[in-house]
Amino acid sequence: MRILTVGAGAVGGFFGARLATAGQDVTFLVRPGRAKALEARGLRVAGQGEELRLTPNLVTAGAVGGPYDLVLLSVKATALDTALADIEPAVGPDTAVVPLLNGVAHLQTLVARLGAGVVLGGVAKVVTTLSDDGDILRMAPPAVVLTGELDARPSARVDAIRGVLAEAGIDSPATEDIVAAMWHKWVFISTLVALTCLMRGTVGEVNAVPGGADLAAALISETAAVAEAAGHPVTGAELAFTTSTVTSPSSPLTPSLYRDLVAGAPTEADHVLTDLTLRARALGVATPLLDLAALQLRVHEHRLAAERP
Ligand SMILES: NC(=O)C1=CN([C@@H]2O[C@H](COP(=O)(O)OP(=O)(O)OC[C@H]3O[C@@H](n4cnc5c(N)ncnc54)[C@H](OP(=O)(O)O)[C@@H]3O)[C@@H](O)[C@H]2O)C=CC1
Ligand SMILES: CC(C)(CO)C(=O)C(=O)O
Repeated sequence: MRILTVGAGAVGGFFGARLATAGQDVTFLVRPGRAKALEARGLRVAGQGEELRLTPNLVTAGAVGGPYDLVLLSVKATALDTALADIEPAVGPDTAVVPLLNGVAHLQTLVARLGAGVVLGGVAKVVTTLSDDGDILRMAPPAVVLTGELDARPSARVDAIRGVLAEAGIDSPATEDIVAAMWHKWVFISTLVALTCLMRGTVGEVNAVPGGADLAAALISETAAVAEAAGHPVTGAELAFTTSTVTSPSSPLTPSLYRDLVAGAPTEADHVLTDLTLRARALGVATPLLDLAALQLRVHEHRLAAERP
């Protein structure tokens, strides 16, 4: 399978490295700065008992080649528009585009720009970050990609992609309804983002103090209520996982958005939090804590914009 991984950051670099190591024909679309770093050092993945080193096939915008069989879209939401323009030559009628971003708003953007036929749903469950050297550090065990047709129909191309992922050691269980799965991940990530960003600490640091677990529970109530009103209720094992993860008193977990915030970098706040609060309002669901978290991140983004030359 000819695969284009768009972005060789924490997520794209990890999954792309796994697929290339498993023998797939993987090309990474990168920007010039990342290309330079990868040419100098190679693509390296470390953590959880794994160490990968490879010389990646790199292309930059304008020389993307294509069409590809599979495009794994792994840029941040803030970089989506430019990335979509860059990948136009990579996408033909038989290409499948799997987005690995958190949130859901990008689905509409992708369908509008690329056409409904090529866009699948996607969820990445992995905890990775970039080191100062640009290496990919994997900080927790999951290595999961969920994908499926947006209308939930069974599909041979989805089965083929899941097979290729599985050969690379990436869990890709069948998903009955990928859009619901994206909402469920959104409930998880938005709860985690609001909790850690409002309290400026890891999950464990927040839950170690009186009131911390109450805040986590109150946030889950809000995020789950929006998902339910939108027709994607989070129940059973999914809800239990989110609850136990965000109420753990010893977890060092932080989301990538929190790490961007404390690093003084732009964040995906609009895509991950503001979008959820706007949907909540449209659905008549009150989300005062999420509104506060989104407002705090807006102040951060506004400050960054004001400081830009
Ligand atoms: N990190 C994690 O553990 C998880 C993250 N996610 C989600 O996955 C998405 C990606 O996050 P993450 O990998 O952490 O982010 P990173 O910032 O680590 O990686 C994004 C990469 O995209 C690159 N990029 C941006 N625009 C382009 C472009 N036009 N062409 C080529 N490359 C481009 C950036 O390149 P450059 O170096 O040039 O800036 C960067 O290397 C986000 O939506 C995030 O919420 C989901 C699950 C887990
Ligand atoms: C929290 C985590 C790692 C879960 O997959 C995530 O999605 C992120 O950091 O953006």
